[in-house]
Amino acid sequence: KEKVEITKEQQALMKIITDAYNRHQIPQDVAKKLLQDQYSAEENFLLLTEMATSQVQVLVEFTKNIPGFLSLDREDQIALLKGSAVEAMFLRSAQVFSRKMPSGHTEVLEERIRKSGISEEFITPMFNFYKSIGELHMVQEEQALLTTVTILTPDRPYVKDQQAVERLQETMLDVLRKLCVLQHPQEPQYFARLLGRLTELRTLSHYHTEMLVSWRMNDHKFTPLLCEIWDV
Ligand SMILES: O=C(Nc1ccccc1F)[C@H](C1CCCCC1)n1c(-c2ccc(Cl)cc2)nc2cc(F)c(F)cc21
Repeated sequence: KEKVEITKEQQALMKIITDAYNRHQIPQDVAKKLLQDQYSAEENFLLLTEMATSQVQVLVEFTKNIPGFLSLDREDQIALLKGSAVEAMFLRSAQVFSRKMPSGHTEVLEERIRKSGISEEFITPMFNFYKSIGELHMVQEEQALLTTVTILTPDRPYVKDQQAVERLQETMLDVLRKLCVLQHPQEPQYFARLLGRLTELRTLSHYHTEMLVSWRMNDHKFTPLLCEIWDV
């Protein structure tokens, strides 16, 4: 049985990324807002565009803390941000949904989101993903590293130097793999399950444009930043 050990450098890398991930939390807690009041489809859509816009800004700040990211070609940095923003937003939403809450709160939150204005057809795949993330009971280091691995996906559109991105992603995957073995010793397949969620995440993210334009209301307005990042 090989002894899995996280090196000093990997420990330092994990700390930088986890601290940055926690620092760049979403300004106001959207779950709290949704639990406080019931909003109309229009108000929910506005809340979503505000949250998604601030999430992109938070993502840009977060990536500045990924060792090596700023050394990548500038246009590749943009391509990685543009290519991962939607997935990072759904991953963050899943982590918000999976947070431990007082009993009954998750059910209320789910109900509010079901009734928020999202078209019926997207609700099941979205909550299936949220619940599959919840079942993993990720520690915050795993959440931070999983988001980092998602950002450092080499085959995003328009990435020129894929090898450079691949090298960075492999560095993060190695730390994440060791962390999974150490955190979930009873589940040798845990790391594989975790990466499997990224496939589910990519599939869900394919629907994001449809989910937005089919929001049950007329005249969907988007911020300029969202027009850039979300294909709307
Ligand atoms: O704000 C949101 N997500 C979000 C964005 C950036 C950072 C953090 C976030 F949680 C929206 C709200 C917006 C207001 C109406 C209800 C859904 N949201 C989604 C979501 C995201 C995108 C589409 Cl197309 C459909 C639903 N899934 C959620 C699960 C939750 F547990 C949660 F608390 C909020 C969630």
